[in-house]
Amino acid sequence: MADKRFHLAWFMNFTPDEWREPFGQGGRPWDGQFYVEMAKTLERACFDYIMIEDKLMVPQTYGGSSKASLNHGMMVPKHDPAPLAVAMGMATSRLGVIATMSTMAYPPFMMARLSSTIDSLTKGRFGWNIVTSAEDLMAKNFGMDRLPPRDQRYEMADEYMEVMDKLFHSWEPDAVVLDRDAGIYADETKVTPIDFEGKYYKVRGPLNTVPSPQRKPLYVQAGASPKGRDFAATHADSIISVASGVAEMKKFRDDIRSRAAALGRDPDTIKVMFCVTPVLGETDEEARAKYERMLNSPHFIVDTLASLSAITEIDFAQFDIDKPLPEKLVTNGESGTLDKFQQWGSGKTLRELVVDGGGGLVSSVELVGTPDTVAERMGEIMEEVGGDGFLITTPVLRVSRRFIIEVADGLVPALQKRGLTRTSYAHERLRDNLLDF
Ligand SMILES: Cc1cc2nc3c(=O)[nH]c(=O)nc-3n(C[C@H](O)[C@H](O)[C@H](O)COP(=O)(O)O)c2cc1C
Repeated sequence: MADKRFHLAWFMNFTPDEWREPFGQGGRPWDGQFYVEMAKTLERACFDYIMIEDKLMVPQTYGGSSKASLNHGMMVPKHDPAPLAVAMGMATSRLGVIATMSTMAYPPFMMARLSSTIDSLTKGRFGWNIVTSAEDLMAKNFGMDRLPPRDQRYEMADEYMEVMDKLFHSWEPDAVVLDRDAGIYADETKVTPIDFEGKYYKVRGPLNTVPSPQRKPLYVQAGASPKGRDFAATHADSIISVASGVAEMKKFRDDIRSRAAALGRDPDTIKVMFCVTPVLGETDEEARAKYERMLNSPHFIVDTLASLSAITEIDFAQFDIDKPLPEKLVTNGESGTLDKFQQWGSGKTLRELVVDGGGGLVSSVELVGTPDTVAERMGEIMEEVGGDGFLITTPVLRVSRRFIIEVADGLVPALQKRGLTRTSYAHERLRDNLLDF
């Protein structure tokens, strides 16, 4: 029988858990234990990876102040993903852990060293979500007045990746000798400087960490612009995306695969994962009622628009909620999300655009129903798209223990029953599991 399996990942961040709802967790997950428990649950459900989104600023765009973000706990507070990835990785043995880190924030030497260290600590299960940042507010925290334009950020990131690659190979695989009798730890002839001098970076090397189990972390990326897609097709092992419906999902994946093939890469070595925000219930009607309740909650519109304002640096509080947007908006920030949201030409009011998104800014397709209904639909979608998997999340990424359990103990068993997702891990390392099917 043909292998119908696809991959599962989770998209979250180190922000307050779901603190406002009746089944909330309290809103203080800062000792990491709640998220460590989440990682263990996802490993039980055989997820490929958990991905920690990140930003490096306190948003101040919506309404021209940080009020909405801070009052609602929206995009802030946001704690550092790297230590959380370590904590989650060391409490599990198969689940991949991905941290988002910006090429605009870390010097490449630090990124290579940190990634290599975490990959060793997690025995080959670390991944890096490569972002080039999207906000001038972020840039101001790093000695810049504003971010360079997108295309330049990608040009810098391409060079950055070249440095990283050279650093990861600055130790030959057999450089660590560990010969007690001869008193040799590492062979100095197998650890060599890289002497890199490019347009943006100058790094002597070599790296001062031993080669990690995967040698380099799993590369995750979310390029949406043409430059971004080329970057992703060149470097990524896994691409994360939000599309508008099944046809767009297929189009995006086909586009990435043809770009990869044109670059001489085997497209099957890139796993494209689509964000979805399933709403699950005991019956289809109950799930639908839950979904409607969410869409009509007073927080939903503000949370969605405040998030969108943060990542595009366009103040959505300035627009009339019951009128269409006055013009097609552009951003030097997350343009893919903006374009999907604004559905330019549709004539829809801002309120309709928010509700239309259904699952927020991170929903590729509506999934509402019982675990069996949703699992069946996920199978149909993947068949149409051609692969490679889903990235589960919630509209504003906040999670409750209850929702995690609904997925791990309701949806995933329904997927497994249909032969759609794995029931055990075949390998110890993240990249091997991702390439398994
Ligand atoms: C699912 C998903 C997750 C993302 N996570 C982050 C993130 O954690 N931090 C960040 O700065 N940007 C994040 N982005 C933005 C992307 O890195 C990228 O800037 C965006 O998709 C726009 O692509 P473009 O720059 O090629 O236009 C994410 C995008 C998507 C679709």
